[in-house]
Amino acid sequence: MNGHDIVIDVHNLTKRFDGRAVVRNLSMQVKRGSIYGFLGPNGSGKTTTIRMLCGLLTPDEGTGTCLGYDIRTETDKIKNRVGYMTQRFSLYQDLSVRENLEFIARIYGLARPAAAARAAIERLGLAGREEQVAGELSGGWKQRLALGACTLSSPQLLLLDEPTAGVDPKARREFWNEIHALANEGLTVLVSTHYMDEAERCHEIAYIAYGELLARGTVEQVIEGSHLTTYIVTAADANLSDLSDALSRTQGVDMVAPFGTSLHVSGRDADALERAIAPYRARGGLDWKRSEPSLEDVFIDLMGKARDNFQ
Ligand SMILES: Nc1ncnc2c1ncn2[C@@H]1O[C@H](COP(=O)(O)OP(=O)(O)OP(=O)(O)O)[C@@H](O)[C@H]1O
Repeated sequence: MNGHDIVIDVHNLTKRFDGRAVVRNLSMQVKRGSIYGFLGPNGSGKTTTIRMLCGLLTPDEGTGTCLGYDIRTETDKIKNRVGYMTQRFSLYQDLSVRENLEFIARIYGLARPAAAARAAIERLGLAGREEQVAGELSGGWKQRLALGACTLSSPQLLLLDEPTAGVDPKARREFWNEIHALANEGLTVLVSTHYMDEAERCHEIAYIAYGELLARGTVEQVIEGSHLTTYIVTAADANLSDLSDALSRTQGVDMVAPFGTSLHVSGRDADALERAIAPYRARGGLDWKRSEPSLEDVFIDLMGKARDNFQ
């Protein structure tokens, strides 16, 4: 891989607000044409990082490039080549789909705004809705329109900040099919999300908590790197909530998380976990199955560790 294959390459970024570091020493590399998922709890610094990458915020410390341009000194060049979809729907609610797209195409200075808007309408399956007022669209269609708007200028990199928050599963799936189609055409996509199923559709992911990047890699690498051992326990008639409380207090059990009618019981030390659960297994009435930790188990564990370090 050479330098041209890395679209985002930043090192030790730190950003403070009012003296408080909300992003700390963050380094990341994103490959061209990949879909890179950015995960982490609310307020962990995802939006702040995205804004530093596209030149909207200047880091207090750290260096790096985005699309080969310096994130401190060449921000105009970056902004011209990046499509940024913010968390809030930022189009005009009282303009139609077509009017919104044509307006944005004009802002970008595209030579043929009407043709560009029409092409986006076709590409995103918005045909038939072009005269509908944006404010009346459902959440899923609004997001699709926003995606159309931020790809109008043919950017090389898309930064999508929680694009599917509050969107129903079917619309989310279609949105992701579109993201994959764009990546197949060579676009690089950095997308923040709280949804585990979306994380699994990314080529690589990074998990950030309390401003620090705690894990990164493919989903498989992140799960493997957690070194968690996990059991799934289901109970015929025992009270899962009592069992969860008891297990949480047992040394060797680092995490207990309810998943429907079962509990995921995880530990960082496999032998200690085995010893911890042995009395419960001997008791009967519970069905224990060893399993691979889910991505969610790994993130809950990482967040717990980060909180311990932070306090
Ligand atoms: N302009 C600002 N001035 C002061 N504090 C800010 C500013 N922007 C963000 N913050 C704070 O920085 C922290 C990180 O916020 P950020 O929006 O980057 O997190 P996030 O991971 O994107 O969260 P979410 O998932 O809720 O969108 C938060 O505590 C937020 O309140």
